[in-house]
Amino acid sequence: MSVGWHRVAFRVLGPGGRACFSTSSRWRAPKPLAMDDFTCDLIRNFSIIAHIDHGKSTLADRLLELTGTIKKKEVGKNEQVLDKLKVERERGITVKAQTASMMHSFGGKQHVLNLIDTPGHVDFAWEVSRSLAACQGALLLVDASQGVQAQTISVFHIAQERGLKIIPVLNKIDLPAAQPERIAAQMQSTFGTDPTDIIQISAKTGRGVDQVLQAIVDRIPPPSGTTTGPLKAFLFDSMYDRYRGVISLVALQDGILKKGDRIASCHTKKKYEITDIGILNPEEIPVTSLHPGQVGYIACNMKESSEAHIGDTLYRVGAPVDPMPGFKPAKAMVYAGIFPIDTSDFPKLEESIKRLALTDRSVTIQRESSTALGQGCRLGFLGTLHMDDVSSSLFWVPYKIVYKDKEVYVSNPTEFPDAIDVSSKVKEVQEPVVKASIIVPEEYFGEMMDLCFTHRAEELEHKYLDAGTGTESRIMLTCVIPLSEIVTDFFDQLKSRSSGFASFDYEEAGYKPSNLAKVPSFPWYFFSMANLSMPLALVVHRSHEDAIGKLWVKKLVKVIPRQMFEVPIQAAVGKKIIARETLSAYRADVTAGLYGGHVERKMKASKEIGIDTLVLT
Ligand SMILES: Nc1nc2c(ncn2[C@@H]2O[C@H](COP(=O)(O)OP(=O)(O)OP(=O)(O)O)[C@@H](O)[C@H]2O)c(=O)[nH]1
Repeated sequence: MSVGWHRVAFRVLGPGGRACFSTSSRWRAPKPLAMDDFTCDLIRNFSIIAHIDHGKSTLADRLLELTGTIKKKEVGKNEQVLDKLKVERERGITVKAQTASMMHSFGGKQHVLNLIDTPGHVDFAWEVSRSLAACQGALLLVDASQGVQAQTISVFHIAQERGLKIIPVLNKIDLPAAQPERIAAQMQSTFGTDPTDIIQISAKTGRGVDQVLQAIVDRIPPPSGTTTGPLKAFLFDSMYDRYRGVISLVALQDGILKKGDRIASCHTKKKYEITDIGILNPEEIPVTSLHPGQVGYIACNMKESSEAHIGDTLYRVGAPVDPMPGFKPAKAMVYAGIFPIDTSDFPKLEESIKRLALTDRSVTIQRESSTALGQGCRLGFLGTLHMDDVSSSLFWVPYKIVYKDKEVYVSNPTEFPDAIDVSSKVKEVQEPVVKASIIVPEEYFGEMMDLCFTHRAEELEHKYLDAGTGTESRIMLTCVIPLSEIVTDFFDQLKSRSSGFASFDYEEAGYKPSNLAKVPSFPWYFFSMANLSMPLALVVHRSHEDAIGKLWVKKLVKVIPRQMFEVPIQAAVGKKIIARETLSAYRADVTAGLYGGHVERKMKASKEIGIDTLVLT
């Protein structure tokens, strides 16, 4: 959506109650809104943090309605506004943010309540922490029937570490299965929440939501900042507009930001000029300026999403400031190589991948050239969620190779050393690990322990969440587990082995030495047939090498076209053959297999083994 002509459908009042904007049936250019009078004491910046499906979007909608930001909808037809906005904007903008500024009068004074969206998935833990850095408080929303879940705990910890004022809210109390007392006790034992602080609501019916609004103003401290200090703006989110490029969401710390201002990024030192500035209400409303404590959007001719570094600090050109503490650029933790089936399709593949990276800052791309697979791309993702849409090749985590004189991170199998022994230059190999937490009903505890063990989990600990309540109990299991173990089938197994009752979350926990081996000589014949000189390679933990080797050769036997002669297919670690199958020679009806359907079946089979883009014929 471009600013310019759009239907003015909101009523926004200035602090004195004067109308700055009124509903109009005509199309007209919105006059920039003056925000000067909204001083810090009249501003509250907050987030809603919750486990998936606990009602974050529904509560956001009720708050928008209650403040008159959007029109009230009939209960039951509660299509979510902020979600809908997202879909609508997808035509021009890829919006991940659901940030909105609401105006509401408390004690006769107009306040601005900035609801700041946080990504709703574990992969974005770091980004959650960054968006919470723009807030002074958070509504911790818990479903009164489901209770505390794994993600509730992780977001609580992030909010607590940031020193935010946390307002505990129990949602869905209208549900027959709701057990507010029990869940309140759970929150007390898990977070130390005082049950009298908990606000009980139904975001669906609107019951209790007015108390939430009041608590935001009463309990959350206002932001601080001065208009006289050098300009300091905190970049906490971004979205992409086809016409204007990157739109950044900023929280102003100090100084005043206006259209035409020249700003620079502390991280990249790149300079920009502000071409558009405004607030989200939840649609864009241009403003004359943004003041300390305020939250809004800016467009500044930033061309690629990767330029907007979440957590970056922006300053006025010529007046550098110290960046906000704790900034680190988002780092890909899972990699996948993608190669086109038909090598001539590479430009098309690269073009579409580049478009993806333009709009999604969490995907990084590198060109990759492989004698085996031709030209391709290596994509880096923040975590597992991002790969849902990519039915691609092998997933790969960045390993750390500790040499005698240096440490090197490798995100590509070809860079992994062939032989790792003490006599070589490599001292050790380390792999990334995560701290995982799983919450399950007690009856699935054994299954979950087994799942963790088979995925090389260590440091397993557990505790009962409902200790002493005498009810059916749930257990929280924590462990340290290699990232490579959870990027494949871990989620699926977790869900199926707990009948869908387990919730899971993880956070990065550094690197640990590991006994890994490269399985390089994937079947020699396979490569020689395809006239390849570079083998595919896998890195596996030694404890899995036999099983994985067997699995791969079994799958490859189904995929590789048969020849006029028998072809042995084998996997090897070093010189040791760990698995072997034989691909039999063609019989009389040899040509039957070469027609379309057969090739497609092979492609399908190759998808299963994760090399769907490999040239097979
Ligand atoms: N009965 C009842 N249902 C609710 C209530 N609040 C939300 N829901 C329903 O719960 C489901 C999830 O609500 P959402 O608001 O989409 O939850 P969310 O936390 O935004 O979900 P994600 O965006 O996936 O994180 C929807 O079907 C809502 O209609 C409530 O107070 N009572």
